[in-house]
Amino acid sequence: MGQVTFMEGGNKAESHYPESRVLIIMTGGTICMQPSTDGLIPMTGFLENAMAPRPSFNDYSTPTVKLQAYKNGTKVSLESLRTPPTAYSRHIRYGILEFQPLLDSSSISSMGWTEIALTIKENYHLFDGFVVLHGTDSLAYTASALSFMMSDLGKPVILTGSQASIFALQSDAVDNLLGSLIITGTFVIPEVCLFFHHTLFRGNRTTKVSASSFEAFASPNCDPLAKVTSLGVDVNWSLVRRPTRIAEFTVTKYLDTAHVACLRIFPGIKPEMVDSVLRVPNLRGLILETFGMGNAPGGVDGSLTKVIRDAVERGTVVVNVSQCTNGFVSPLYAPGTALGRAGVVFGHDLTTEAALTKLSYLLARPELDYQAVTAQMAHSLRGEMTEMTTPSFSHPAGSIDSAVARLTSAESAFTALGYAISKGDIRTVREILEGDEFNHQLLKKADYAGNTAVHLAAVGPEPEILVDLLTRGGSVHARNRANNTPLYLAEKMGNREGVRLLKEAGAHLWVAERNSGSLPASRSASRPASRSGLSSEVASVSGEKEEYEKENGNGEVKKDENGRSSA
Ligand SMILES: NC(=O)C[C@H](N)C(=O)O
Repeated sequence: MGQVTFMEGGNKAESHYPESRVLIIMTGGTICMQPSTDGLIPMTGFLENAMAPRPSFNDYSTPTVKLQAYKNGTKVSLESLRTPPTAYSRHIRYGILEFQPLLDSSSISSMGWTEIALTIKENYHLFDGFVVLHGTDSLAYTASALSFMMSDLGKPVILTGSQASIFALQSDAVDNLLGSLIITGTFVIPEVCLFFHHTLFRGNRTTKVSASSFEAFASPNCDPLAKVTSLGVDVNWSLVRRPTRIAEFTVTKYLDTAHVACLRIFPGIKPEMVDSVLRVPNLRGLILETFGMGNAPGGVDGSLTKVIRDAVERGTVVVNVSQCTNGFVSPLYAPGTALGRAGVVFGHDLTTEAALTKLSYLLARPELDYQAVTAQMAHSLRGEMTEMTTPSFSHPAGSIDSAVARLTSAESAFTALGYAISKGDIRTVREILEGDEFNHQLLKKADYAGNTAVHLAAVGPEPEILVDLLTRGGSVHARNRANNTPLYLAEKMGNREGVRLLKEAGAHLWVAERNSGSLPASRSASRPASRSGLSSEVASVSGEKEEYEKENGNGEVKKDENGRSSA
């Protein structure tokens, strides 16, 4: 592994690096636009016209590889290309599904969001992650909407677009798209994100701040999840959300944007004007953009407060968000307190985009009554608002009396963790994993063969350890250097309980892995890794060396029908 040959002339490349597979979903936007007599309009054929001719998106490898995908329940075969090897020793192989018609994003609606979410759902098991190409005008709304529509997401979904067309001489399109592809194909960041101008944001924290600058988006109340620098991608793992329960990925199909409204308060606004908005037939929710920390004119018991109180009594959900880009609303001043007493929900540091789409999402769920909707509006569902709790961080070395837990570096703690996992020593595993920041690092860490703690637990003797790791946010989708997931290893080991748990948490095999025929019949779940002859790489943490049997016996790279390499 690791041999790359670039042929002279740049039109052929051979590489033994593994490939990640990413599905690009093209919805439209400036990125794919070309001039017409009616102004800029989106054009089809993005893969052939915009990506194939560019060496950063195409290593000109042969033979051509088709990727299987689904669109509206129908199987489709997609042309694919792959990037040259990235700094992370991988190729990103990708295909594109183009929506019909392609949109200027100012025309996106709940229907478009549903189409994107369902496309991701039906292709979820076929790709490592998804890049959604979209216009910038409503990108922050779409990113917010998708974050609520997708529950228990285990793979990256990165939205991007550009301020100038990819066909323009000077454009941000190549950087935005390439950065999104590489991050999606390299890191298991299980969130709906927005990537723009070298920065990865949590999607539901973003807002468009410039109509023309390449630095078009900001996330004023949440630090970026990652930054691209000349040294590579710097992921802020302590911010990345992680699963806290064992559940499969699901999608909510519909958002009720038809019965919500958004109103910006201004000095001198008439209560009658607010009242007439609140009396729009069948209106169920209003996002009120107030001054500063959540204040509106009218003071205590003013008539504006009264029309709002009346609406709340009629069952309308009124949510208070700030007009300020940065900061949060709180009932600190008398006008804010009056709104609170009138039954207004304080949206803390929600952006308007997140508040509107979150309310539309909650109102579309028939099982939620008024109380449940208002209660959920005040809490974070997908990291969209800062919870008002004081984070408690304790380093394990400070609180635990065991020798292994007194290890100070993440490196040695990971080794100790791997040892405890291979021995089935759940008590030590838990001791090592106590403490917020620290356990997060450990769950993202991998040994020299790329095995994470979840890989090790998947072939370890104690299923409870796997449960523990999964509920603390370990990913079932991480791949080791041989491109294998924990489920693949568990199947190969015949670890039935591990297979069951991983599948319950949303894990799946590629078609080629299922058909490879190399998965042996199930064996006892308690059989330790080191006895299986599975891989010295898996066994290595426990310090027991075994012969490493390559999956195909001869160590050659083989390609499945989707062109995925396996070593
Ligand atoms: N830069 C852009 O993509 C703007 C375009 N009007 C859109 O949102 O589709």
